[in-house]
Amino acid sequence: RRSRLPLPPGPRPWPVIGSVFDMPAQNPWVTYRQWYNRYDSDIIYVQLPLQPAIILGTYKAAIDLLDKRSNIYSSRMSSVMHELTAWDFNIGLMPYGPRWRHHRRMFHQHFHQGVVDRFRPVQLRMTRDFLSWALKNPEHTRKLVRQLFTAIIFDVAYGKRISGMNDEYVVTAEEALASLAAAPGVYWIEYGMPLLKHIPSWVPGMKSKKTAEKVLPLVLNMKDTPYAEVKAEVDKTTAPPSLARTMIENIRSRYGGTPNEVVYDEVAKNVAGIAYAAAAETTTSSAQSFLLAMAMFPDVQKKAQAELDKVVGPDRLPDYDDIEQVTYIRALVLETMRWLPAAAAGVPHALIADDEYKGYHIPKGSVVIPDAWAMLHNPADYPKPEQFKPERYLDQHGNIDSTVMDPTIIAFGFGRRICPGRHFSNNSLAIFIASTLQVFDISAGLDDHGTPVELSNEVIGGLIIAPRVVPCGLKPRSEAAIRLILEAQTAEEL
Ligand code: HEM
Repeated sequence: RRSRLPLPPGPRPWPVIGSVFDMPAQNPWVTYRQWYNRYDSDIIYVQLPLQPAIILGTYKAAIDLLDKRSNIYSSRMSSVMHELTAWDFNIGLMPYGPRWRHHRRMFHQHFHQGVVDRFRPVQLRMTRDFLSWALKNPEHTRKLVRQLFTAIIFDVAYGKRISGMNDEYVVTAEEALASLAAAPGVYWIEYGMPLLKHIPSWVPGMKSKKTAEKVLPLVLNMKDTPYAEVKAEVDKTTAPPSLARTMIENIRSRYGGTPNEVVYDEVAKNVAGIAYAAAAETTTSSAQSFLLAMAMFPDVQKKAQAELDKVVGPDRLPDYDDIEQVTYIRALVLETMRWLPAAAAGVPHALIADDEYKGYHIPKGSVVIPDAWAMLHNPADYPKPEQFKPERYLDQHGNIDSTVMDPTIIAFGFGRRICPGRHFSNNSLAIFIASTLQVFDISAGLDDHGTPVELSNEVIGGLIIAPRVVPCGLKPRSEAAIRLILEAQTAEEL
């Protein structure tokens, strides 16, 4: 049944292919902004080959639809590529329904606000190890940040210490992840190819299918191998504490010997696997953006260090008890999440029933994209949005100002699909930022040819972005800082 209401405005589609070539593959928020202006609308309609895309340019539109009508806006587009590569084990890609709900519930059980602090000792220990790695090899800062958040999540998920970025697990997982990290433009084409599954890979033009055949064993290996190892260790009672161990023990005690044991075991395996896939790249991106902001806005850096000097003092490293007391640093964490948001292009939801909004018809099956960049750079909420200014979140007494929009309510997505790892991520980022600022002065640093690194807020990536340039000028603030770093180190550099 066709609606009598008009569709939202948007670029005029071509026959058959629609506007697929108008959908930007890189920095899509730049094109989206032109569309909001051209069509004078914060909701845009783009016709793609098999389904329309709806772009939401304001927080209000995102909340009105993705949150208040979350009963119909909480699905995901199914992609044949996800099925062919086994990536459909990923909660973040599952369509709305009982399978997603089971996974989401188990994930939530282990990462909700009330329990997530039990991961803090690992987060603190590893962050302190990072300080010693960066002290020795600041020129590798970009890689070391990635290594830190990879090591944290591997330890949390499987109780395993990785031996560096060349670790066998990490290499497999990174390769598997790389296959997911396609720019959004690639998705638009693949979503329109449900027949892909039935076409043999030797047919010319079946590049995606060939890729899928290469990726499949990597994805299976990534999620099956470490989980199977933890299971074997649980059998021998040698498993160190981890998310996987806790889930395996819970399932055995509740469902052992029943048919449910197999079902929940699969869910647990997927939950542990997805913790890695969802956590490493996102938090790394934000931590790298923080380093960039510090090098580009040295006055902010000095103010944050002055606060740490006052609250923590020179004789120790910050710990989690300090975070409540360092309000400027907490504002700085918020600004990091806003200034270069890791999921800048917005994670698309899918609509499962026809809807109406602002007098427009929103067709069932639409993919609905919250334009996080536009919302987090809206000058009405964040004046001079390109500036990195933690002060914008503080009132005249230096407390967090509750009238300023908290950027994390946008950066972590919306409604029933909101990021369930956000509390864990906030903990990781806060202690990383406080610890790094306590002991290092951060500046651009020198490149391989000895010339100063040129800083810019350009980004790379697709669904998850990261700064193109990560500064590497991490210089210890004092002899005392060096001593603190070396005393706190628990492991040699990976
Ligand atoms: C800077 C850090 C992070 C950012 C910016 C971020 C952002 C997001 C966003 C935007 C979504 C999609 C929400 C939506 O559909 O509206 C999401 C989903 C998800 N995130 Fe995060 N995330 C971060 C860190 C993490 C971490 C550390 C974990 C795990 C420990 C995690 C686990 C997940 C999972 C499992 C989903 C899928 C949820 C679902 O579809 O039901 N994320 N995240």
